[in-house]
Amino acid sequence: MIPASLRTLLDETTGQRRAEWAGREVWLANEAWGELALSLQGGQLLHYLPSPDAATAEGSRPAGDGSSGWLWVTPTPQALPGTIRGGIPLCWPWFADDRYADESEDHSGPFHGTARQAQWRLDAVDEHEEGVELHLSPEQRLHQQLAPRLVVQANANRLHVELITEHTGETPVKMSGALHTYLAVADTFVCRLEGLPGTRYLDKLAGFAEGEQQGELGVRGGIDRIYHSNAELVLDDGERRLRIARQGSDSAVVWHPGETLPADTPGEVARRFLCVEAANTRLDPVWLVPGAQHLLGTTLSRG
Ligand SMILES: O=P(O)(O)OC[C@H]1O[C@H](O)[C@H](O)[C@@H](O)[C@@H]1O
Repeated sequence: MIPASLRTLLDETTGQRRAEWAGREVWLANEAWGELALSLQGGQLLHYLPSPDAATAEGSRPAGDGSSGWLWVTPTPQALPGTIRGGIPLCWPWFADDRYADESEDHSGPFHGTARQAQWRLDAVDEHEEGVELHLSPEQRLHQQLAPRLVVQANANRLHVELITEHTGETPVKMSGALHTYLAVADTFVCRLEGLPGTRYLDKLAGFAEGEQQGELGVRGGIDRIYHSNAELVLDDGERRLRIARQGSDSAVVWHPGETLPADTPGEVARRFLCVEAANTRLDPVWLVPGAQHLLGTTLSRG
């Protein structure tokens, strides 16, 4: 589910182009295989709609409705230099307030790291008949020793995102991070996330108390948990099943704010997303040594 203004920009796009949305430069594609939108602030994917899904939605939805896309974006994003809630924000080089890789003297860096506020540049667009592959990197150096880059592959069947971190310095660095995916759903509180029975988790809403998942997870209210798992998950919202695979991630974060909404999230659209994040958290931080690299990835496909 994407804002009407972004939907209009995509409808006006044939092939690929750059445009401005919500004060940010965005890269748009409207191709035979489907649609993609990405904000250069944060290197943040905003939209993915594979063409078979668009065809299925035709007739059953009002023209121009972007609700069959797989990602959700708020219609009221913060003004710059604030960040956009929705799509796939990059949390890097730390997740939440686990500021291991924060180089500032007082470890006061922003929640979820510096990457999502930074300006990214599109280094390459590799286009072929079946889909597209994008390569991005930050315009400025974000860390003295760590250098991230992003690879996005999209086609009619799947969306694949890789955040690759290279250690270019001299001393080992501990880091965390997340691909903070906002998945579009019909109604958050009827969602079922399959693949977690028996998995241990930390519950942030209960002071990081440990728990064990009994049966499949049904989301019925606010949730903020880190599941210690690398398993493939399937999100079923009653209308669509999405398969969520992760690479280089032993933490699956499941988040929705429930009734206490962030200022940039209007009530009317708040029950249209669930975050299922490919993450490295306090449960599986990454120690990178000089010369090494880490790949954090996620692949979304039909369940
Ligand atoms: O509002 P944000 O800074 O984007 O963070 C949104 C959420 O991200 C993660 O899922 C955390 O586990 C949550 O505790 C946090 O509230």
